[in-house]
Amino acid sequence: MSVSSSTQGKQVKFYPSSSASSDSDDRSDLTEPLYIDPNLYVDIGNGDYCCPASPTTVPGRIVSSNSLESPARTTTPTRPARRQRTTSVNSQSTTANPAECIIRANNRTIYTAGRPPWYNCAGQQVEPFVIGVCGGSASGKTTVAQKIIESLSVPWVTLLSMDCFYKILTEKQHEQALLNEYNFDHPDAFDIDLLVEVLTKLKEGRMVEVPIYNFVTHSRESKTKTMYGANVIIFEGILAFHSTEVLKLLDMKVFVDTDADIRLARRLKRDISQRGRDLSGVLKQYLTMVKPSYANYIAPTMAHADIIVPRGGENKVAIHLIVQHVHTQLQLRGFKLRETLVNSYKDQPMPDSLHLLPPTPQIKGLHTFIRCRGTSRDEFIFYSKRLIRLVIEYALSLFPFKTTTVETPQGVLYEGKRMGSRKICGVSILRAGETMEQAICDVCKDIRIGKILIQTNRNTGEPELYYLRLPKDIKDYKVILMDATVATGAAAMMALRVLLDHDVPEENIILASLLMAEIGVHSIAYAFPKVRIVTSALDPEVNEKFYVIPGIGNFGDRYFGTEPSDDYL
Ligand SMILES: Nc1ncnc2c1ncn2[C@@H]1O[C@H](COP(=O)(O)OP(=O)(O)O)[C@@H](O)[C@H]1O
Ligand SMILES: O=c1ccn([C@@H]2O[C@H](COP(=O)(O)O)[C@@H](O)[C@H]2O)c(=O)[nH]1
Repeated sequence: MSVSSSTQGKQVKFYPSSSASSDSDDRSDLTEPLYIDPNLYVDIGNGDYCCPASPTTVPGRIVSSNSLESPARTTTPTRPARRQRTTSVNSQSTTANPAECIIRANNRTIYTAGRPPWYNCAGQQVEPFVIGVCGGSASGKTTVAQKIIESLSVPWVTLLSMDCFYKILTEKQHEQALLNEYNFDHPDAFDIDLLVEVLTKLKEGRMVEVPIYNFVTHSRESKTKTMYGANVIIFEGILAFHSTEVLKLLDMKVFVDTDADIRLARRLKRDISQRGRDLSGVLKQYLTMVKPSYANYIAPTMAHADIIVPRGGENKVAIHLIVQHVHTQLQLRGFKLRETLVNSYKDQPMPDSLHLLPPTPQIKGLHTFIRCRGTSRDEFIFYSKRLIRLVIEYALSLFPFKTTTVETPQGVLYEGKRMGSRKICGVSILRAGETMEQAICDVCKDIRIGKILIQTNRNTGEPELYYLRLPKDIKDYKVILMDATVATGAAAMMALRVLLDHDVPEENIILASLLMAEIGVHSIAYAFPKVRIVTSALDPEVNEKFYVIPGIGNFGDRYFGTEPSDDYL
């Protein structure tokens, strides 16, 4: 067995990401109020709710919650990235099989795991690691792929099968197929151009529509399946290594080498029980086409393999080696985001993109109210609202204004200013950012509001995207992204990445927050230097429980009157 890495840290071109397209609100009016069943993390389907996932995208872990708690985002430089939240999270967190992560109800699909970061600390999209799994029919390719997924414990893995790319048959070819006389094991049976297109897009983190193949009817279903970029993509198929173009897209090549008699036995069983065939038909196809094609086209491609896995899925040593290698590669690609953010940018000067409200006695006075632990909830809301209003007004003042002249009731001309663009959109990071929506609606007529729900994964410590709803044409808007507090900046970074993935120019975004930790400002400014950051106070630290220090406490709990938990945000 040989292991070699064909992976380098590659920087890819930036495209609208997978997470983007399908989540947009495709109506032209304002986004409607959001109602999420608090027992569910995310609800996808019927065009209303959406999350970057697909039936073949396999979140490795399941985390249950019955709360829409705002994501915990603070962390400390001295503490490892693994974080917990103070929300009413069901403490059960188990490795789930793919099916357990997906609940289907009526025509809705509910995903119980969110999307972890798909970019690095510099905010740049990170290429997924692509594993190609090749081998004869029924050699155990799918089984090996599934074992890799189970052992990887990586939150987001996409499994793509070459079978999806069988060409659409002509009538004549279809008749041949029914007589077991069409050669499905020849390279010409596959639409390689479409395969390359799909795999390339997935590698760029973009959303794709993948054909669904029906082995019983030898045809494509009318529906397609939506797949999204992932941290790891596994591509499996009998001719996975045949095309040089496909080979170039694979970071690791695994060949499953199983005895021909075992393959035939498995194939007989499977094709008769699952693919609507009979014994003589399977044997005829095997002897005339499957077997010769294996010898001519599949076996020779074993030479491309980095790892040859004898016996398939039962070969635990080989699967362990593959998994170890993938983990190393993911670490190199920077998927452990929060961990890195925590230890970056210490003792650096504040960036120019930071716009701190002048610390006037009025601002200090408002902070004194909301920071005081003894402030009652109604007073907390009252003074927070005043402060939010000031922050929002300040943020708006940073957008371009143009000179305009009006006539006063006295008939005298007055030279004033008018905002350069009427296209302004507020996007709140749920839950705490929602408290800022009213202020922006009060001061901006016709404003549109988008929402992004991000929560922290208790196992990985990483933020995960669960829900987003944005105006379809958000790219044409100036956007004020709102969150009440920013600590490490990991959640705000994810929200910013989502906006950029929706083609909103960086310079058109302002991140507005009541309170920010210095470390969060650095993280965001480094990754997105053109995003302007507006806050009414800057605090120097985050403590071991990930609160900003001196801080404000859990803003969401204090504002919404929910019970604070005993430990972390
Ligand atoms: N190690 C194994 N032992 C017994 N049966 C297996 C093993 N690996 C796979 N199979 C069975 O063989 C059939 C083909 O396996 P699969 O992984 O789908 O192969 P492929 O993807 O290469 O066609 C399936 O029915 C599967 O359950
Ligand atoms: O319509 C079809 C399409 C494919 N086949 C056979 O399937 C295998 C590939 O699937 P595996 O899951 O990799 O075994 C290939 O050998 C084709 O012969 C088919 O019979 N009919």
